[in-house]
Amino acid sequence: MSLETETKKPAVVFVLGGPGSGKGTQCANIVRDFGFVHLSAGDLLRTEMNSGSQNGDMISTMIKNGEIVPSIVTVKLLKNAINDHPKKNFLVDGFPRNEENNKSWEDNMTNVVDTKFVLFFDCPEEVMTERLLKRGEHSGRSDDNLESIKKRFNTFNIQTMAVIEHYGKQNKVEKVNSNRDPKDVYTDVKSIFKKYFGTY
Ligand SMILES: Nc1ncnc2c1ncn2[C@@H]1O[C@H](COP(=O)(O)OP(=O)(O)OP(=O)(O)O)[C@@H](O)[C@H]1O
Ligand SMILES: O=c1ccn([C@@H]2O[C@H](COP(=O)(O)O)[C@@H](O)[C@H]2O)c(=O)[nH]1
Ligand SMILES: [Mg+2]
Repeated sequence: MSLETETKKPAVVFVLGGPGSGKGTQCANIVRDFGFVHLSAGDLLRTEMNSGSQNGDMISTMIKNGEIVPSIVTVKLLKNAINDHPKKNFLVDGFPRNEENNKSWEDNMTNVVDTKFVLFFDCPEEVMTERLLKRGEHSGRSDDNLESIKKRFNTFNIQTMAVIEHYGKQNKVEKVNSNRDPKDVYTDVKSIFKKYFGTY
């Protein structure tokens, strides 16, 4: 038997939910208590967009229209970010957004990380709309306006829900009602993370 120690792959939890469902808010709590690294695919794309990259104009237009950026861009950004943090576990927030994203993740990342489950924040559209319009008063985001918000909901309902259903069929979705006080949402999230990853 080899004396070499087997290297454990980093764990990944996908964090999905409609626009404004509270993904980023809850990820901050998980980072604090469970030591995960938070990778928001949207934040990575916005940083890439502002970096002078040749994809900047495409990303900017797609974000404003609530469209999904091709995985060749997003998976590369996620993979680089993961490689920057050896031996850490990751919250991949807002990805995979569609089946093309998910296929690319499986093709490129299965040997690199252990994708555990999808944390799915469920919230009514009226509530998410109100939150996003309020956030839009100070966020500076080009997509926190009613026209973009409607497009983002449409993309979420048609493309992203299909990914959540795909993982649901494998019993890999943990659904949390996020139409509550953030503290109450986190009580449920915390018990899910304790179940999978132990105490902190
Ligand atoms: N449970 C909650 N109750 C009320 N407001 C909330 C709750 N969770 C988050 N918010 C607020 O709603 C807005 C959207 O939250 P957040 O940015 O966490 O959502 P998100 O799912 O990451 O959104 P996006 O999909 O646009 O990235 C923020 O202004 C946040 O402070
Ligand atoms: O994997 C992804 C993630 C995001 N996008 C684009 O960015 C915006 C904003 O994403 P947030 O998660 O709300 O920050 C999203 O509407 C998409 O246009 C993407 O293409 N792929
Ligand atoms: Mg977010």
